[in-house]
Amino acid sequence: MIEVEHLVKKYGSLTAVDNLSMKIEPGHIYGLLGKNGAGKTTTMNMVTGYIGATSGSVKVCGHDIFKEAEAAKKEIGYLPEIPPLYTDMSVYEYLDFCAELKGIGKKERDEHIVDVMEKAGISEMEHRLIRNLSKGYKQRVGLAQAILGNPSIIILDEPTVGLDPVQMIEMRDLIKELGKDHTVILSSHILSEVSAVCDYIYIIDHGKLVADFAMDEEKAASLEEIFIELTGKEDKE
Ligand SMILES: Nc1ncnc2c1ncn2[C@@H]1O[C@H](COP(=O)(O)OP(=O)(O)OP(=O)(O)O)[C@@H](O)[C@H]1O
Repeated sequence: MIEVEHLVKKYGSLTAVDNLSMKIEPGHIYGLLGKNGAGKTTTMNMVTGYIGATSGSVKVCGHDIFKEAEAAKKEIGYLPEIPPLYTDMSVYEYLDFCAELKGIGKKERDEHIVDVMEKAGISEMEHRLIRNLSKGYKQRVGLAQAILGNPSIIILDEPTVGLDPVQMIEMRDLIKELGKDHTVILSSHILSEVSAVCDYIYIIDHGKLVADFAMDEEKAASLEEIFIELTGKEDKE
């Protein structure tokens, strides 16, 4: 579904992503786990075609993200760490605008937006201005935008950052629900989040892949030890 091979991103003398290879198969919720600055956002930005790579390749459903961007991007819904929201629009106006950008025809748009709002749990916020929403609801609007067009893969960068504990649990439940119909990749530096939601883990440190494994009860119970052993103690949360 997604094949990342020998991906490298250099910023001057800093190698933010260092020869990273990953395979994403359909039907799972993947966690990209790493400390702050490990290279998660840079990886996701390359996988979604937001930024170019220094070298290496990303194929999404057989399409090269850099060479066949349009076909590859159709398969992906992306919620960046800071959702690209137009806060002077109402929820509906914003989703209508995004749907148009994604090439969803006028006729089918309304029904699709209603469906997406329901999935994201924001139906009752339809006419509210985005700027007046809580952080948790803003994040849900970002999520709704990501699932417009019904992409097969949903990529979420630190989806619970800045949410309060209740909003965090709601967002996790929402992600689990989405995982039933989509392949999901989420990045996080929060171990409890990853073990609660993900069934496959990639751990990156200093831009390098240091572990990948399927999540089970045993791994969930020892995730903290595994993480510290692989990445060192500082910055752990
Ligand atoms: N545009 C840029 N120019 C220069 N350096 C950058 C740029 N973007 C990221 N970096 C650096 O690349 C490294 C990886 O950053 P990245 O944002 O991918 O990490 P992250 O794992 O997503 O961390 P966080 O959880 O803090 O967002 C960091 O050292 C960061 O400072």
